[in-house]
Amino acid sequence: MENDELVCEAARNGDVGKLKTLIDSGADVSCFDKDGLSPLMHAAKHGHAEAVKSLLEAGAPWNALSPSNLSAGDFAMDAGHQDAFDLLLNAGIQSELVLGTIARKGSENGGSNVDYLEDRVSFSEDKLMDTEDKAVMMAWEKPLMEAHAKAVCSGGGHILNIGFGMGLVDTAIQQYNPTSHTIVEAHPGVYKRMIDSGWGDKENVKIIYGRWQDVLDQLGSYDGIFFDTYGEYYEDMREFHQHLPTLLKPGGIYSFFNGLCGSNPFFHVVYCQLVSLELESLGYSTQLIPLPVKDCLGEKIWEGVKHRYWQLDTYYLAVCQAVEDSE
Ligand SMILES: C[S@@+](CC[C@H](N)C(=O)[O-])C[C@H]1O[C@@H](n2cnc3c(N)ncnc32)[C@H](O)[C@@H]1O
Repeated sequence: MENDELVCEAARNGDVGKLKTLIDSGADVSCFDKDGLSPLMHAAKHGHAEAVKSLLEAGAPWNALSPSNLSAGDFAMDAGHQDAFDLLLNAGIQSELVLGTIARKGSENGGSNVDYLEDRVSFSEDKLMDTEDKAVMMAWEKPLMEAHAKAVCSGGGHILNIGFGMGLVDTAIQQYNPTSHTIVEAHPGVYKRMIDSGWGDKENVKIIYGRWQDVLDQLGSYDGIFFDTYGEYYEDMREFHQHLPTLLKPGGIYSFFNGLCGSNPFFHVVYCQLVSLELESLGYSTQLIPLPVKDCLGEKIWEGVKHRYWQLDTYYLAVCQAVEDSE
């Protein structure tokens, strides 16, 4: 039997002794068997937590994907193997925290979505698309946007929204009649549409045209903040979070579009935990409220859309507030 098959077999059987011998003799823990499964996936699928631990320690990648796009964590989660799941979750969080540190050091260039901001966008009734047929925003998210608006407007006062898109969250925010409603939008085509449709004439609305990164000095402090941009990375949102202590008033509520890794259930769990931990380090507690979205998402919705950015049945609405306010 090939060495790769032997490692997979030992992992499948939870034979930690054999696994260690193979690892010590130089076996490749990042291999895949003929079905495209890694040793870590085999160990996770069968709930062999000790084997999962040994493989992770030997450098097996926690985020490798099977041909059906499942990771070891997905296998553990689906089979209800809590110990293996916890080990993989911890490995995912630790590794993303480290990668984040590296990305932070290297992110001094022009901006993540310069190309998107320079290209045309097209509007239809049910979506806003970029030139690559990727959806910037889709109407199926309307109930989610309404829930976000309800959360960030719960204390009334001054509200900030970053990213207008189809104006769904802003329309919902207007229903709460906030004292002031500031909208930051960076795309010229989206901005033009906002102006053409009268958003600039609303009494309590202030539109700031530009990337949030470039207009921070025009912002004040707010009772509710929602963040939902497009074409940016997790790292950009992390950078936005660094400004929360100045932007969010004491007692205020912050929320963001939680589409983090929305096409893989386990990666989504990793990122929900990661963002909660990072917000906690800034002094904010995060509540993740489950909202079922399966019924909003028929096959037809994605016709003509290149990337299905959301494939999960439950959306976790993040509601964040300063730790002292939540106690
Ligand atoms: C997903 S859409 C927002 C959808 C919106 N929440 C709604 O309810 O319709 C993202 C929007 O953010 C804008 N955007 C992207 N990057 C931005 C940035 N750095 N600063 C401000 N707006 C940005 C995009 O042009 C787009 O209009």
